[in-house]
Amino acid sequence: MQNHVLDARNRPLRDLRISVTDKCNFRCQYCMPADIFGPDYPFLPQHKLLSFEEITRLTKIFTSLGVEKIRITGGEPLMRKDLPELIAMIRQVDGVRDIAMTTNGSLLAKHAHALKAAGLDRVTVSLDSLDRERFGNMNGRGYEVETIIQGIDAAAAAGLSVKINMVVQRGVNDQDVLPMAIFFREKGYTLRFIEFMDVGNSNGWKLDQVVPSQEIVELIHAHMPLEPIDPNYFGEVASRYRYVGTTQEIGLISSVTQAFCSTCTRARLSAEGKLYNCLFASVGEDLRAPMREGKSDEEIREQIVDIWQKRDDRYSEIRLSNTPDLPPRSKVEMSHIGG
Ligand SMILES: Nc1nc2c(ncn2[C@@H]2O[C@H](COP(=O)(O)OP(=O)(O)OP(=O)(O)O)[C@@H](O)[C@H]2O)c(=O)[nH]1
Ligand SMILES: C[S@@+](CC[C@H](N)C(=O)[O-])C[C@H]1O[C@@H](n2cnc3c(N)ncnc32)[C@H](O)[C@@H]1O
Ligand code: SF4
Ligand code: SF4
Repeated sequence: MQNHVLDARNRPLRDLRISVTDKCNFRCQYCMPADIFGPDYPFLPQHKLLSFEEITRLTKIFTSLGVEKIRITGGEPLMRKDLPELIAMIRQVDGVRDIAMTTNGSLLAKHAHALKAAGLDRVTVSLDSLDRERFGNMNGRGYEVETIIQGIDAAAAAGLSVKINMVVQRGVNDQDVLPMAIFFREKGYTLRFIEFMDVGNSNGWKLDQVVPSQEIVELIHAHMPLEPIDPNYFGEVASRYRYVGTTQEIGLISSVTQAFCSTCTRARLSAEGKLYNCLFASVGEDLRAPMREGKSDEEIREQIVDIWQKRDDRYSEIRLSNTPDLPPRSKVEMSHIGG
């Protein structure tokens, strides 16, 4: 039964972003700062994580409401054991048109082939610098750039479609914008620049650390001329530009300076089964307990419809109009719901 559902701002439910673990082998300062996510941090125990069967069951319910696109995320999704098994189970669900995964790339070389064989369509690999020292500092664990590039190349060789995400922070890695653009243009992968966001409660965000997308476009355009191109689909997060005279493109994710809440079709499921209506939500609604208490698919479906129909979130738009005087509020951590 296919029944499209609209939220309180008339936005359809199209994408489901599923976090499969809250753990990560990196400690990116903007996401999981090491001083907060230390050895004693209370990560979720295994029994609190949704099982693959529970995730697949929810995916079926979500597709019956119009979801077509699934993104697997984390924490670091490749830290979840046997992930290809989950991909294969989701691939079997009617209505799933696209399965993508966002990863830091460190374990990708090892798993790329199995992920593709299981039915994964695409990966987005996060990489913030090509400079060995800066990247090692940014990931907080000294991981090497070369390891990530090997992961990216292994994914492409396995037949996965590949994009690269770079979070740009003024005074941290803004000097890497142009080298990254040149490198990935030559390699033939789409690179997307993400404005540093005030996600979670612990990343010390300040507006003056955000490099506006417009500045990035102007910088790259001065060296390699760019022209804007149309979105691929309704509600695409990235604005696209093409290098003039080529088919090679970049994307700009301007979540701070040009909020895109009005077309936000994304629901987010945390690793322990809470449904969040927004990346910046304070609370999520538990779907794990109803499943474990024996509620039927129809009852859970009704619960999801009710949550989505009441959805009025548009945090980035509100931030845009109020910054820097936003009242403090508690937000879910990015590593919990996966970006
Ligand atoms: N504020 C905000 N940021 C988002 C949202 N969705 C994605 N982002 C940011 O954009 C980054 C890139 O998101 P991806 O998951 O790679 O983008 P996507 O739109 O799923 O990518 P494609 O399917 O390839 O178009 C995320 O890591 C977030 O930082 C959103 O709904 N709100
Ligand atoms: C939370 S991570 C989860 C998946 C995986 N561990 C990875 O890094 O790709 C998803 C994405 O969120 C981005 N991200 C994390 N914190 C962010 C922030 N404060 N502002 C903007 N993007 C952020 C990361 O760069 C990454 O591309
Ligand atoms: S951005 Fe991804 S890789 Fe970095 S700490 Fe967060 S979850 Fe880990
Ligand atoms: S801030 Fe919230 S509502 Fe706005 S685009 Fe991001 S997730 Fe969607």
